[in-house]
Amino acid sequence: MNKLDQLRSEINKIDEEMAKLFVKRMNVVEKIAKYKQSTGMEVLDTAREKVVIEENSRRVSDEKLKKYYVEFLEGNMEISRSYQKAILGLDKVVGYQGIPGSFSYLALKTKYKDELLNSYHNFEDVFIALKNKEIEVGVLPIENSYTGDITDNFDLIKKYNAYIIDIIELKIDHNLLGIKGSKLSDIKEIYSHIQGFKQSQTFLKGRGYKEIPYYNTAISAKYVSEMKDITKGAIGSAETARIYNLDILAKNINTHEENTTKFMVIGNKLIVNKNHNRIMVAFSTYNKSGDLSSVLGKFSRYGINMLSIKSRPLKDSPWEYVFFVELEGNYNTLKPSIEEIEKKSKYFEVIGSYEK
Ligand SMILES: O=C(O)C(=O)C[C@]1(C(=O)O)C=C[C@@H](O)C=C1
Repeated sequence: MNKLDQLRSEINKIDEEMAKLFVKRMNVVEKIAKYKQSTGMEVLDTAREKVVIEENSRRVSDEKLKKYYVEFLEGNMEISRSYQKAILGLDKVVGYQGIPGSFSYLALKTKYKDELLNSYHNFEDVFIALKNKEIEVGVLPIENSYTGDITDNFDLIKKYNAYIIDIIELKIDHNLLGIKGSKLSDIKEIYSHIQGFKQSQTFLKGRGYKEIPYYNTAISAKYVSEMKDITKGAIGSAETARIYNLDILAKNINTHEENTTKFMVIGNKLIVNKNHNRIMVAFSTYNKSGDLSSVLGKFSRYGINMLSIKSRPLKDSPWEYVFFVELEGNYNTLKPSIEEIEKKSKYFEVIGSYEK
């Protein structure tokens, strides 16, 4: 046996012991994952990871090895987290449009805390990523209580045969943000999406700020943080301020307290769960007089509460429309009536089931 073979056989023995310890550790990790799930705790616990690193790296007295051991521990815990997420079904990739701090990001974070996130430039890219199985779910805005429907996303649900599997409502809080150390009186120009200005009109009026419309609120906050100029401000949420290390100079500047945006979570198939109490259907009629009212009449005849209706033009048939109707109830209970209504329609599809 040459020297290398000798050393390798030593490594083999060590690896053998480490494999046993690895399995032992992962078995405990599995129990932790289940405990965390039952108590509603998050997988990632940064405070605990800090303790693990501090206590264990003290055991390595050789200073030149210490930093490699810290890397080893970090890698170990990363593997442990991804194993926990796989056990708990949290190893999903979630797609959204925008950048960290955007409203879509803030909305998805209320539901998906540990998942991997993919960000996309525009709404359609999220649908394409879903179709290509690059992501398991996508989070997209559909309606703002102040500005109304985000119609593009309704067209895209149909174009890409996506399904609504959940709805997230996010209360939008606008604040005036500036770089660390700036004061309200320093601000001369403000960057924001045009909606940020519109929705904060009462606060902004008469203060003499130069309003500079920008791509969106998160990009505005990022830009202001990079410019490091005390005269520049942005409009954004408290979480966006935290992400871009900005100070809140004026809190809750939106004119309407109840400014809320509704987001849909989209997936590749319809999932019906017994807790669901809403369905979304899409249909078109034969474009004959009385056809629409006959379909709508059926909903009331079967005692189905219609919560909202939106219409969008059918792009390939001028002057024909597809209607999106949100209904109250569980799909399994409503199914027989829905099937009757389907017979009256030219096109009919259940495109969402979720819980309100
Ligand atoms: O102790 C926990 O809370 C764990 O989930 C285990 C563990 C680890 O592998 O040591 C993994 C993830 C946490 O971020 C912290 C530590």
